[in-house]
Order: sequence, then C-alpha cells, then structure tokens
Amino acid sequence: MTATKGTRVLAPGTLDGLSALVTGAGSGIGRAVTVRLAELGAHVTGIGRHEDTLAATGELVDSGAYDYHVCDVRDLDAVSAVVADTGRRHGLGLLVNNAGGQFFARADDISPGGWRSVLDLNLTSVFHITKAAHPFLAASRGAVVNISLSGVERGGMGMAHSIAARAGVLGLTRTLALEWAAEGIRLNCLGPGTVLTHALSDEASEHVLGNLVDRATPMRTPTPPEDVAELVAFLASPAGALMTGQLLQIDGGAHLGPGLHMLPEAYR
Ligand SMILES: CCCCCCCCCCC/C=C/C(=O)SCCNC(=O)CCNC(=O)[C@H](O)C(C)(C)COP(=O)(O)OP(=O)(O)OC[C@H]1O[C@@H](n2cnc3c(N)ncnc32)[C@H](O)[C@@H]1OP(=O)(O)O
Ligand SMILES: NC(=O)C1=CN([C@@H]2O[C@H](COP(=O)(O)OP(=O)(O)OC[C@H]3O[C@@H](n4cnc5c(N)ncnc54)[C@H](OP(=O)(O)O)[C@@H]3O)[C@@H](O)[C@H]2O)C=CC1
Repeated sequence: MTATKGTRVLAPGTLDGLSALVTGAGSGIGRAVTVRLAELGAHVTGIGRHEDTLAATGELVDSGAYDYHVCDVRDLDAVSAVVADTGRRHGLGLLVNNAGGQFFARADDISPGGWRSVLDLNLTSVFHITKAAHPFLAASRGAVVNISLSGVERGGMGMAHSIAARAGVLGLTRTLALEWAAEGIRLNCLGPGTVLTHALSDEASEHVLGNLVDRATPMRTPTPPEDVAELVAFLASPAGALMTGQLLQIDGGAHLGPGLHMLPEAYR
C-alpha cells in the first residue's frame, strides 16, 4: 500500500480574512480542515457535540484563529442560531458541512428510526445549516463545501440510508449552485474514499485496509484527511472561483473500482 502524507500546496496567507464554519471540527476530517484553513489565514468556528474534542482542535491552531460551539447539528433551531451568531460576529465566507456518519446495516435491518436518524444527520441538517448561512454567504459571495462519500453516484452495500442522504446532498448542492449563482455563492461536494479516522475502530481499520483499500481502491491507498483539507481550502480560494455544482471524488479511484462497499466483507 502506498499513502500520501497529506500534501500542502497552497501559499501561506491564501485565506487571509476568510471566516469559515466547520461542522464536526473536533476530529478526523473536520479537524484537519480546521487546522489547514487556520494555517492559511482563516478564522474558523467549529461545531460538534463534545467540548473536549472541539477544545483539543483549538490547541492545534494559533490563538484567535478559532472558536467553537457545542451543538448537535440535528437540533435545527440551535444550529441555525450558531450560524447566525457566527455570521454576525465574523461574517461567513465558507461553510463546510462535514459532520456526518452512519451505522452499517443491510437495508432490511434499517428501522424507520434508524433511517430517520441517518437522514437527519447527513441531509436534513445540511439543508437547514446552509439555508441559515445564506444571507451571510450572499454578503461575502462565499462558498459551501459538503463532505460526502466516494460511491455516492453508484450505491454502497450496507449504506442505503447514508448513500440516499448523500445523493440528496449532491442534488441540493447542484440546485443551490443554480439558485444562488447570481449572488456569487458556490457550492461543491467532496467524496473522500476510506479515511482512517478514529471513527473506524482498530479492528475495522485492519478490515478496511485489507479488503476495502487494497482490493477496492485502484491506487491502493486510503485518503489522508490532510488531502481533503487542502482541496477544501482550494475551493475556498480565488483559484476555485469558477467551480460550483461539482462532485470531486478524492478517493484513489475507488469510484472506478469494484466500489468501497461492494465487497460482502464491508457489512459483515
Ligand atoms: C464496522 C465497519 C465495517 C467496515 C465498513 C467499511 C466502510 C469503509 C469506508 C468508510 C466510509 C465511511 C466512513 C464514515 O462515514 S466515518 C464517519 C464517522 N462516524 C460514524 O459513521 C459514526 C456515526 N454514527 C453515529 O453518529 C450514529 O450511529 C448515528 C447518527 C448514525 C445514530 O445515532 P443516534 O444517536 O441517532 O442513535 P440511536 O442509538 O438513538 O439510534 C437511532 C436509530 O438507529 C438505529 N440504529 C443505530 N445503530 C444501528 C445499527 N448498528 N444497526 C441497525 N440500526 C441501528 C437504532 O436502533 C434506532 O432506531 P429505532 O428508533 O428504530 O430503535
Ligand atoms: N472516515 C471515512 O472513511 C470517511 C468519512 N466520510 C465522511 O466525512 C465526514 C467526517 O468523517 P470523519 O472525520 O471520518 O469522522 P469523525 O467521526 O472523526 O468526525 C465526525 C465529526 O462530526 C461530529 N458529529 C457527528 N455527529 C454530530 C452531530 N449530530 N452534531 C454535531 N456534530 C456531529 C463529531 O463530533 P461529536 O461526536 O463531538 O459531535 C465528529 O467530530 C463524515 O460526514 C463522514 O461520513 C466520507 C468518506 C469516508
């Protein structure tokens, strides 16, 4: 297996003066995005449910470049209030809808409650947060990056609820890219492949590496969270000024291979 180490190509100061809001900033991809945006000059407001992890992210960035709110993105009134507070305090030039996830189960084993839970987290929250951000994004001619999943256009075994939600996010992204283009607002989706964050347990990581990375990813490498972060920063930078309505899969070709989740082992 080969693995990149997380590539940094953007120049220091690229995002000077940008105000960003990142959901799920306390770990994994959201933490890597927060750290990189702040390194490039942005102020970042993080959202998550756990204060300890959000605070730990703050230890990785310069003081003054970061604050956070403890909030569940499924609490639509609370999270809309956080967006409005952030917009009033700092303005808002970039929204990164990153908080998300699912449990792995065959469709037959997903109850109405399980379906609702995953749709609320991965689709409904994204709609409401993005809508709450609209006036601030219009004022800044800002951008939205929605963190999706490699395979969203092809399906994924064991993930009917999550893939349906992410497909909904892609449709939402493209629709708002049309509706808000005249205001200079851009929206894009990123589809990471397998990212070895703490969300995958050690046992699952071994399983994922053996079966899903080596066998299902043509480039036989996981996606470093830092690579996702650099792409988010690119989309927020002037170089991304004409990119909107895109799904960019950053997955070592997984969307071309047998599929991250096409192997029976993916949902044993
Ligand atoms: C084990 C790994 C195998 C290998 C898989 C290969 C994949 C490799 C590629 C990786 C691709 C994607 C990676 C990621 O997305 S990493 C993301 C980071 N984190 C997570 O995914 C975890 C996030 N999960 C959660 O936050 C929660 O589980 C979730 C929001 C989904 C649910 O939380 P909630 O608090 O709402 O949960 P409840 O306990 O209240 O349950 C709500 C209903 O859901 C049903 N449920 C919950 N878990 C399961 C399950 N495992 N199977 C079936 N049903 C489940 C639960 O019963 C409730 O329903 P009812 O009301 O009907 O009882
Ligand atoms: N890891 C992977 O292989 C891949 C991940 N993805 C997607 O990337 C995104 C980030 O995943 P990753 O970094 O790996 O996982 P993590 O579990 O590390 O990150 C998820 C973050 O979201 C936060 N979060 C979860 N639920 C809520 C909620 N209801 N309200 C507020 N915050 C919440 C969590 O913080 P807290 O618990 O404190 O709330 C956590 O910081 C997810 O959408 C995931 O599905 C996509 C492709 C592959």
